Amino acid sequence: MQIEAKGIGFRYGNGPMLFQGVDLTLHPGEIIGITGPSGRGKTTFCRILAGFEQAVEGTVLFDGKPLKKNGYHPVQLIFQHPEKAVNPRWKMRKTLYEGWQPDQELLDLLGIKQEWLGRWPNELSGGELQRFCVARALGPNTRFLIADEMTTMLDAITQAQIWHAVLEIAKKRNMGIVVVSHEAKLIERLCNRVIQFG
Ligand SMILES: Nc1ncnc2c1ncn2[C@@H]1O[C@H](COP(=O)(O)OP(=O)(O)OP(=O)(O)O)[C@@H](O)[C@H]1O
Repeated sequence: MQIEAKGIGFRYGNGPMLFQGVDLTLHPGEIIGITGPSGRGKTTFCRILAGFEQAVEGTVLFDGKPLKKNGYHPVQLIFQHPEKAVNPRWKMRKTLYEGWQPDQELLDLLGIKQEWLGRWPNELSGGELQRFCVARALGPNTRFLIADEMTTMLDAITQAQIWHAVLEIAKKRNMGIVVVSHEAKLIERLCNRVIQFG
């Protein structure tokens, strides 16, 4: 099982090509970094990998086949801004249980407190909200995780807690991870390989 992106190119509408010829193969248990200056298309590329956006050129294959359009998506994307990734009209319990029901062990590992489940998204801090987005993405059918600046907005302690939890679960389940970050140290510490954008 692997994700294989070959010769990926993309443009928004009739604009110029944002990037072309991007190749990435991610195997279970592997961690690949993506880095590069702002605006070169890293987030866009992640959205293509996760099936939110269609490449203009090239193919993305999951386990040798095109990604399915419906059902639980085996490639889960975690965004930089958790407040944009949750429904403001849903309490956290509903958001958390959208895809699956995480057990207490996972909630504890991510430091999610029971009392937060009854709150609205705007009653949580960014770090608390991001823990929910991470838990939601870690369903049993998730094979690959794309962490697009997942902890950029958070303080060092929260960053470390969230990464510790994600790496522990990824290891246990032999998940592959794509890490998008401007932080060279984080990329260097976590990744087996790095792709430079731009
Ligand atoms: N929906 C859209 N329509 C048109 N242009 C877009 C759209 N989304 C993003 N862009 C543009 O595409 C370019 C790439 O954006 P993207 O977010 O993929 O870059 P990035 O490398 O992830 O940047 P950063 O490091 O700042 O997060 C930017 O110039 C952005 O303005």
